[in-house]
Amino acid sequence: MGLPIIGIVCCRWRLESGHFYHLVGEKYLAAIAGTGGLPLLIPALGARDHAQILALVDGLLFTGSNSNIEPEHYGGTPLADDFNDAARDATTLPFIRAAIAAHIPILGLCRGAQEMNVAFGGSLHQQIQTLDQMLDHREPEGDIDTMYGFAHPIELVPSGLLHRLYGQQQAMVNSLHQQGVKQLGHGLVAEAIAPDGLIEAFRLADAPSFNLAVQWHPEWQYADNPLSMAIFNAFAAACQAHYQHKHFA
Ligand SMILES: N[C@@H](CCC(=O)NCCCC(=O)O)C(=O)O
Repeated sequence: MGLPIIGIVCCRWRLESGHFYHLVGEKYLAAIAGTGGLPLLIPALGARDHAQILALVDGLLFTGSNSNIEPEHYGGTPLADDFNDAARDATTLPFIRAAIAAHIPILGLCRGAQEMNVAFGGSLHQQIQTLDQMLDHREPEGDIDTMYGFAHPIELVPSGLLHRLYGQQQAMVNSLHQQGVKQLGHGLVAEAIAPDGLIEAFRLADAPSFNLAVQWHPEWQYADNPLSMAIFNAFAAACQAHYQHKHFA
């Protein structure tokens, strides 16, 4: 039997050579391949081929990225020297809405979670660390193991999807972001909350297919983390079910 195909939209970055590349971090590919999916990289070429791509895939993963969503998409303030990726925004934001409409399972991680919020009309805090009473959610200084190590606890919303998948009320997560949910988009419900009240996970409650957005990075050393495995196994099961229905129903 074949594997469910999981589309992953690339970032479009200009590298030192001056050329632009479309790229995805390997840890995302490892988490998808390691939990039964077949990763398919999707270039950030905008929304023109979405229908054809949606016919090919059994799920979509929206990854993290050091770039920020352009604030024009959610009524934010343009920041001097902001690191944006307009090509990725133009690809992911309509893609998220189209995937939900097509009953394709989706999982959004960090920037990908922010994209899911913005795609449904939500807004973002742009520099959380500048806000009173809020934690600094940026990654700590240090080596990569330090950067992606546990940073703060989250409370899982009782009887929410994450709580049902994980079975516990609290978890520790890593934190590598300066932006985050300000206002949840239409139909989105919180799934996990940080100690400062920041919404750290959410989903589209009435969607017919699996969808989940998490602000942290479960793909990092996913196999060693029970919450990460619960997330990726649930996503994989939903994508597998989509694959079975498409090919054998
Ligand atoms: N730029 C946004 C989102 C942060 C994010 O996705 N970080 C990922 C770091 C690289 C990786 O692990 O893929 C923000 O700052 O909020």
